[in-house]
Amino acid sequence: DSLEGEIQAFLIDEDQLYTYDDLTKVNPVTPATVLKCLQVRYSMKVFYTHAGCTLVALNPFQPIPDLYSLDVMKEYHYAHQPQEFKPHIFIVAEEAYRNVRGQLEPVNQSLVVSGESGAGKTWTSRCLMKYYATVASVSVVKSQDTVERIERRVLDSNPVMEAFGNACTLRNNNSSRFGKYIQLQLDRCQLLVGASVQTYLLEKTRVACQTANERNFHIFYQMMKGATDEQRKEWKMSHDQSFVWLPNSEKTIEGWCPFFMCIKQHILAGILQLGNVSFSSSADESQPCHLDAKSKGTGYCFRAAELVRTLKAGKQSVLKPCSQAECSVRRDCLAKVIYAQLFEWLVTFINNSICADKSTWCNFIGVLDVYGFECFQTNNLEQLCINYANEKLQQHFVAHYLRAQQEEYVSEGLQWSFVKYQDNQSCLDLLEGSPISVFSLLNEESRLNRASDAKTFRVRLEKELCDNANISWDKFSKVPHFTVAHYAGKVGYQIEGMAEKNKDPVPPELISLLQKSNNQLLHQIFKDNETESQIKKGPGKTTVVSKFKNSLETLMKILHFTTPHYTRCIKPNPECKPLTFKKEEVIIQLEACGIVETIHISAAGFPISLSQITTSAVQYTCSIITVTCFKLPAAVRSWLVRNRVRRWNRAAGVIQSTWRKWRVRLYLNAYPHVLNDVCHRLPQLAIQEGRVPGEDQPVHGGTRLHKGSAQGEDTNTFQKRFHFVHLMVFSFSFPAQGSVKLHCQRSPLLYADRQPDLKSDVTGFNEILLEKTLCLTAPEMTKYI
Ligand SMILES: Nc1ncnc2c1ncn2[C@@H]1O[C@H](COP(=O)(O)OP(=O)(O)OP(=O)(O)O)[C@@H](O)[C@H]1O
Repeated sequence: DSLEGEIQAFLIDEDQLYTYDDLTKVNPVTPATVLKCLQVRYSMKVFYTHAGCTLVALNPFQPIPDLYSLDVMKEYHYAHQPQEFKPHIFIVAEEAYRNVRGQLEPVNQSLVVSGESGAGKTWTSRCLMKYYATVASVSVVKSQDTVERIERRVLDSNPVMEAFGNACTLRNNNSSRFGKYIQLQLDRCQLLVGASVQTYLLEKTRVACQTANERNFHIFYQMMKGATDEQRKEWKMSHDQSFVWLPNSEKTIEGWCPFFMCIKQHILAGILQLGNVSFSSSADESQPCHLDAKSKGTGYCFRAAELVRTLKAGKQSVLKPCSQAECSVRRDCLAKVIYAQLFEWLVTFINNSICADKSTWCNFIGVLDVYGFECFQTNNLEQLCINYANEKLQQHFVAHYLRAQQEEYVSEGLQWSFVKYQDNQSCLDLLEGSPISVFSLLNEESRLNRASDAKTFRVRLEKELCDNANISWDKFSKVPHFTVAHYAGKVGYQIEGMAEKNKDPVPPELISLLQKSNNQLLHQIFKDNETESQIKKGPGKTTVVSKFKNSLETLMKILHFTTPHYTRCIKPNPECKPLTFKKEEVIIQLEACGIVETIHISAAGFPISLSQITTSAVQYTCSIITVTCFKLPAAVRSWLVRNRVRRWNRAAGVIQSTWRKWRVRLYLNAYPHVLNDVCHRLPQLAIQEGRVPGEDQPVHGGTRLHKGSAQGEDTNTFQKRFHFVHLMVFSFSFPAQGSVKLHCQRSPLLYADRQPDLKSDVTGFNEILLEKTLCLTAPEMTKYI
């Protein structure tokens, strides 16, 4: 009841809720309060909000003028303290950039952008890339020529990749059907000198099978839209020919600017033609089925007629006829394998043209844009892989931030009550664990030399995995399935077809057919590749999940050795309507990414790291300040801890006991964002009632100080408006090169309860508790600063 009361009391100030630019200031932190703040901000067209270490980005679904302009970029880039500015994706970008500049270990950075389909991941990644292409531009020092070559190339590779890898789906008109990690390479002066792209799990089934009301990859439409009569003729297409694999071509994709490339469209045209190939069964089963009359003469890059026979198992290469159904499967398989290889070729091509020579770059900032958690009516292997990737990323987030932070507090001997976060290890054990897991069983099933039987496989899964609480079965379901309790929710996976998809079989004779193609590029991409080695190893050896697991492991290693920054994109409504916020949709997403837990931990922990305090602190040594620094060396840190520097830390609970009677005000000079932060936190300190010494009027119980603390308010105004008892001052000065002097002063009023008659005097510190000079080596110094 009391929590409910607190929530209501908080929400009552609706018109103030938009001022919460960091959700850690929300009090109390509950899904309801967090949601309301985001909603109010969204209605005020404020789309970015900090949530402790994470940036929450709400999709406006319409271009917002001047939100990403060059001037705004510059503002954030040249700001002394970008954190003082309104939350923005450029803060994340700049922070990562400054980390590289400061050479703070780990120097390389990863910007992890997550969210569900249509939430704005690709948009955000593009913004980040544009930011670096601008602020880390070589143009200042080198010729215009270089700019064209590097930044432009990196940026221009985006639409090309999107043309091949994105498609219009029910949830997003420009949905990325692959995951990517873009590594932006920086030289010694932190200038962008190159980039490389690693892609993950292209949804190649889309080439040959598009869900109702969805489309194929953009490139096919772009190609046909721009095709001249001559080209059509060359591609053996009649003027009014329609294509089975080109559904919804009349649909215009807003905001998507088609462009036409003279890349090897022959192959793409061939794929479209292949989609129109159909078969009719032969009366005599010993004979191959026929190509339908209208299909003859199509598929000119390879001979469609060869689809109708398959290699007989055994040593002798004898071709045996295929059934009509087999022929269709082989046709689709051919299209998928060609498209997937073509995509890979394209990525390599792009990488070759944008990747800098290893000797020229020394650090990187990586941008990870991966598909969000998926749960459809029917889910199969694709969703299993995608959701597995999300489990891995969530684990990384939990391990890196939530767990690490809590453990650090404990190791420092701080009073700390653990915030319970959802550890998804048991779900990962279920999916990928050893020796028995969903993946191991699925791989076994796929490697069997027979067609998989869904019912038998389901029984096997149940038998082997019944001990894991994350898997369950709906006994009444007619179709064989299993349900996994992911951190983001339960998902039911259909078993039918899963093992076959996992095999991803490519009949060897189809590969040799492609190798014989007279199309140069086809010939080249099938000449010496994985597909060939797969044939040598035999089908089913390299399964989809084992390949995906390997590539994810590599990615996780990269993430592990870089400093991560998280951005959670939120889709405010499923219809992609501009400026429309549907609470039910948003709350599901907030819960799915555990944002409330994140806020809890960030709010209770140290809000400011020393890395945000710069030498400018020296100029303000006479101001009152309570700062928490968690990047200090252990000795200093434990001193700070012993002296209860965290006294305004809600979780440490020190204030409640020592300062219950007093209304306390803490502020950090010169940093309005911190000032605000402190003010916003005050209600959380449970400083309920009290008197300011020398004042007759009692201070209102439970007054919400944050009400009055306008953003950016300067220290003086603030001082005039509030009486306060000040606590401690920490300041740093830099008396000599290579040394930092830490001053810790305590105001008399720190002992106000023992010496109640002391007058409050903001600047008159009478006690210097510590004055310590630390001699530092240059790298240490950089670290501290
Ligand atoms: N900050 C923004 N400002 C304006 N429009 C935006 C913004 N972010 C996203 N959008 C709009 O939302 C659409 C969907 O965003 P985007 O394609 O980035 O989603 P996504 O999360 O990458 O989806 P998917 O996983 O399907 O690829 C964009 O095409 C764009 O129109």
